[in-house]
Amino acid sequence: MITHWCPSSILSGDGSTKKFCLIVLNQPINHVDAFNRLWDNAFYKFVADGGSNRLYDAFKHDQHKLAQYIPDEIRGDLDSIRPDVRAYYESKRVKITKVSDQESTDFMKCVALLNEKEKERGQIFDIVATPALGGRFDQTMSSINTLYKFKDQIERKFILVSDENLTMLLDKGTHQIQCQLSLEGPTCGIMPIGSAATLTTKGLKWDMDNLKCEYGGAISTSNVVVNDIVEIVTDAPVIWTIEINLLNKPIQ
Ligand SMILES: Nc1ncnc2c1ncn2[C@@H]1O[C@H](COP(=O)(O)OP(=O)(O)OP(=O)(O)O)[C@@H](O)[C@H]1O
Ligand SMILES: Cc1ncc(C[n+]2csc(CCO)c2C)c(N)n1
Repeated sequence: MITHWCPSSILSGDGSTKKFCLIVLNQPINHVDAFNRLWDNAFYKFVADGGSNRLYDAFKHDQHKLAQYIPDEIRGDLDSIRPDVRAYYESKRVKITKVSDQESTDFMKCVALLNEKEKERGQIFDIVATPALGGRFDQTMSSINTLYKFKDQIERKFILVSDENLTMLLDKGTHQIQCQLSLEGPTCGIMPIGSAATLTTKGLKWDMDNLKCEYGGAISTSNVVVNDIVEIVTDAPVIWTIEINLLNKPIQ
């Protein structure tokens, strides 16, 4: 079985884009163009606790714009949302729900919220979380761990979007990644986080042929996509990351 990917479709929003759930995390929203594309292409928009401050701060200079970015729900332990931000979204009738357990991150609490919605609708959604990675290293590794937690749910794709990258987990098996080089690349990496992986690839400048990759040994960073389709065969889960290439690209 081949798993097909087109991660940048979450940015292009072309006809093939399956609607996904966008989860806004608590990191600065620096690339408003990319954020705007994700927002427009999302079906559900959930905000993890202090992510609401970031959403508010990104658009507060323009009340009209601010009012265009109204999420479906804000969820978390609510120790980070500011009172002024809470008052604003309450005035917009956004549901704000507190879940206090100290075992899961506010990111995971939003994933649990999606699971509730999915049960109601009888439908599974892909998940896109942003701004993910960067900031605190424990949170960054926790976000990568979230990808690992969902690796067996093959019916959904899970993509982390940071200022510079689209990042996802490729489970063991064969993957075909369609790259839209106008939106992403060419720089990419394949990281065997969690365990060693033996990799065979096609479509990269530095292709691998049954190369054992592991931390402490070889890993593939600063690699380059040279073909629209990249094929990766791996015997263990690996993290794929590709740079976002949206500079000076007008919104379609
Ligand atoms: N400094 C950070 N660096 C990277 N990611 C972060 C950081 N802070 C928060 N996040 C992400 O945003 C989500 C929402 O953050 P929140 O506002 O609740 O901060 P927090 O209380 O420190 O996070 P948590 O309660 O989940 O540990 C977190 O679950 C995490 O995924
Ligand atoms: C082994 C272990 N390590 C750390 C935490 C702490 N923790 C993990 S997620 C979370 C929620 C943050 O809002 C907190 C406090 C734990 N529970 N178990």
